[in-house]
Amino acid sequence: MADEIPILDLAPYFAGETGALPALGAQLRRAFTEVGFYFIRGHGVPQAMVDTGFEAAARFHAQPLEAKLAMPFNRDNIGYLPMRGNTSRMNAVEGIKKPNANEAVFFKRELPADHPDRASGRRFRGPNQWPADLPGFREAALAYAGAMEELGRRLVPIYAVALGLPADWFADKFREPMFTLRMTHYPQQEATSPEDEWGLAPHADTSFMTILAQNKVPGLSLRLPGGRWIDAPALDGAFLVNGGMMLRRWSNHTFLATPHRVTNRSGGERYAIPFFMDCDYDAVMAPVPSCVTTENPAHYQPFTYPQFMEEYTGANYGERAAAGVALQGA
Ligand SMILES: O=C(O)CCC(=O)C(=O)O
Ligand SMILES: [Fe+2]
Repeated sequence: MADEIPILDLAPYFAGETGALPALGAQLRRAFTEVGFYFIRGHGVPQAMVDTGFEAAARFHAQPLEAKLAMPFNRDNIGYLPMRGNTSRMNAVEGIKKPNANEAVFFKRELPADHPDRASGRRFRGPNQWPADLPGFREAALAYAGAMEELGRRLVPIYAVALGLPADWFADKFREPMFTLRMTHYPQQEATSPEDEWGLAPHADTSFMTILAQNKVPGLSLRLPGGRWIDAPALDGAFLVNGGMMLRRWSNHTFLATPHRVTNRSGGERYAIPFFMDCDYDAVMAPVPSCVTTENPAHYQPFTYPQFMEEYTGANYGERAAAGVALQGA
């Protein structure tokens, strides 16, 4: 099955080999027009860093519930969302009725206390909440997020080339990109649990780019454009990357935001540490010029991260549904 999800080797590009970037751009374009997911190898992130991320997730969720509830999910999309705390209300695939069988905690970029965005209370720019009694957790989470941000930013020029733009086209839009690190715990779902109870119901991500560390515990599946669901293959040492609605919009629907879902019937606990990367807070996203033609006129007015997120966040986290597609993450 692995052959259905393209595998991009970044090593030649990172080594500065001539022709590596255009080659990756062509592979990425294929991945995002045919599948919506791709694997990366040769990414340079040590396995120890990935282990750090998974260990932090397991430690966080092993805390007593009160410790987790002490940092409640808030309007900045930061904090802890308890088990069955959200429902992916609607999506393009099927109606979702049951809350998701997972608990998750969300972190964003750590801003200095005197950052002007904090003083002015700009939404999605508030302080991270950290567990009071988990030594080393904050450092581990920030190290993992830092490694993912660096990786994500190194991938951005490939996106530009894949879209037929100059390699540095996105450079001034990813100076200090918004991101979310999510640490999710999917407890075992009983064999007798209803078939339409999901660890995470079918959804599209909100992100520009989601980087998902290879999971030792299976459970993720994705819906190919033809409608067939496939289990995500396990590829040791690789990251699985997909695009969300931000990329889909920005590319004027040229690139896919492929629906995916999680169920944990593995017989063990499952953790996931997706990293959702978006553009700068103030970057204006107008459908990229190379994707606007007379046959495919612009589908959207220019928009920014906060506008986009405000439009969509209400749909998933218990407020009134605002969108026809379930969105997660970012
Ligand atoms: O748990 C996984 O493997 C994927 C999680 C996911 O799709 C998400 O958090 O948006
Ligand atoms: Fe997702």
